Amino acid sequence: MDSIQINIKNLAGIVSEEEILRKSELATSANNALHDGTREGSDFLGWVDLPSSITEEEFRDIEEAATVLRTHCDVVVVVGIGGSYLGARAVIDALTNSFDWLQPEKKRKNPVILYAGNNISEDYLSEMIDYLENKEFGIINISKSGTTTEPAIAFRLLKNLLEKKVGNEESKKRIVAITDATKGALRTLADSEGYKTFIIPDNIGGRYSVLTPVGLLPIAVAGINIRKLVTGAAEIEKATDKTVSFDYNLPAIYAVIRNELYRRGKKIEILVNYHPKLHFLAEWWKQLFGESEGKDQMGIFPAAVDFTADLHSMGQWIQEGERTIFETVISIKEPNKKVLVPHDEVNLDGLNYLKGKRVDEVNKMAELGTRLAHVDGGVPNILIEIPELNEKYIGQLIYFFEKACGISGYLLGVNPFNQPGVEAYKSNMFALLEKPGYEEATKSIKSKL
Ligand SMILES: O=P(O)(O)OC[C@H]1O[C@H](O)[C@H](O)[C@@H](O)[C@@H]1O
Repeated sequence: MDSIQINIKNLAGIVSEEEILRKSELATSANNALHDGTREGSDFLGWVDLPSSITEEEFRDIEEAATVLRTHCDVVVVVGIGGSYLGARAVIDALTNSFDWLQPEKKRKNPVILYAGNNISEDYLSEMIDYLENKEFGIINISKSGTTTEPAIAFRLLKNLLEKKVGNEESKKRIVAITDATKGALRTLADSEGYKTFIIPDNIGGRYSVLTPVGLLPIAVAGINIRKLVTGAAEIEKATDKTVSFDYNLPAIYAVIRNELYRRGKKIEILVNYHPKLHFLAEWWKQLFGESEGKDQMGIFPAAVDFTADLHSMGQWIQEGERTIFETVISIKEPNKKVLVPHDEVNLDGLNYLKGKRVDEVNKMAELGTRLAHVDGGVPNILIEIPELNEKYIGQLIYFFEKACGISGYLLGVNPFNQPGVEAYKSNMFALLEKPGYEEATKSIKSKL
């Protein structure tokens, strides 16, 4: 198997193969609309042929900027929120050593990657500043709109710290801004300071931007091969183009199944992983599907669990709670490392029945046992199998989910490329903070308190 696979044999009898096939024309037409730009949100389809259209020059530009940061910095802080950080973090966590950041600087091949601007926690920022005080650090500041409050606050603090530590000139070498070509405060600031910048194309929304410099620059700084990542994505781009029939279009099949489950009362999709490295892939996936489909009072609620950890906390609910859920499991066929359970003479822990077995064999039996139990408990199960955890297959998975999300949103009947609901909290926050321009809103909100 040279590609991610999808196994749909465990739908708990809730959706049949015939019912899936009956939707093939609708799914194919949704897929075509993504390529032709004939439905709502057609201004945001730049991601559809992005993997196959990144040029050698663009790769080099990103790789060179990554080399500058890698040369000057032991720590690089990725400042961004939502689509401006989750994709990078998903890939970096999935493809780097979980404990590398604990190694002393001399032993490390890659800079430590930290994340800021994804919260407004004073403690978090204060502790990060303390840590960075004695580090050679740099900043990748990412915001498509260039006006998002969380990253703007973090960047102001970190920029001040960096300038104090290394001076304005050296700071300019260590700061990269990724934002709109012309609009927004970050564009103005970056141009006036003379930072190296990358552009987020107008026609690619934040949650679809991981294969633009938004994701690729931090990923390259972390020492990951971005060309292989993009190659993987391009393979699924090709495998889901307009010439591919529904039976072979895996994202279309996944999109149909989740919509059919939704129509039958399965309102919550739980993305399951069995490797902690995939935790942030699920966070990325949650934004992708949550912002794309949760509108017009509709949409599957995307949730995620890390197994087997959460089997010891959420396992009870999944097995026997309200039957409104289905699971999508990401299964990694072959781990990158090999660890065997050792023999123990006295066997006080009673584990000798596992001696000589790979830890992954135990993990796989937990996975299989859980799947069988959950399906028996009435939880439909979609299985996505990845041959191994590497750049190519993560690239494939990214495009698989992006394509599935576009098709799924159209099948549901929403515009998968806007997110009007996100503004509500921002307007209230600005009114409460008495931001200039919000005077009327301030009066009105304060009268409600
Ligand atoms: O990249 P930015 O413009 O800073 O936006 C960052 C994020 O925040 C917004 O509120 C949107 O809901 C997200 O779709 C976006 O990814």
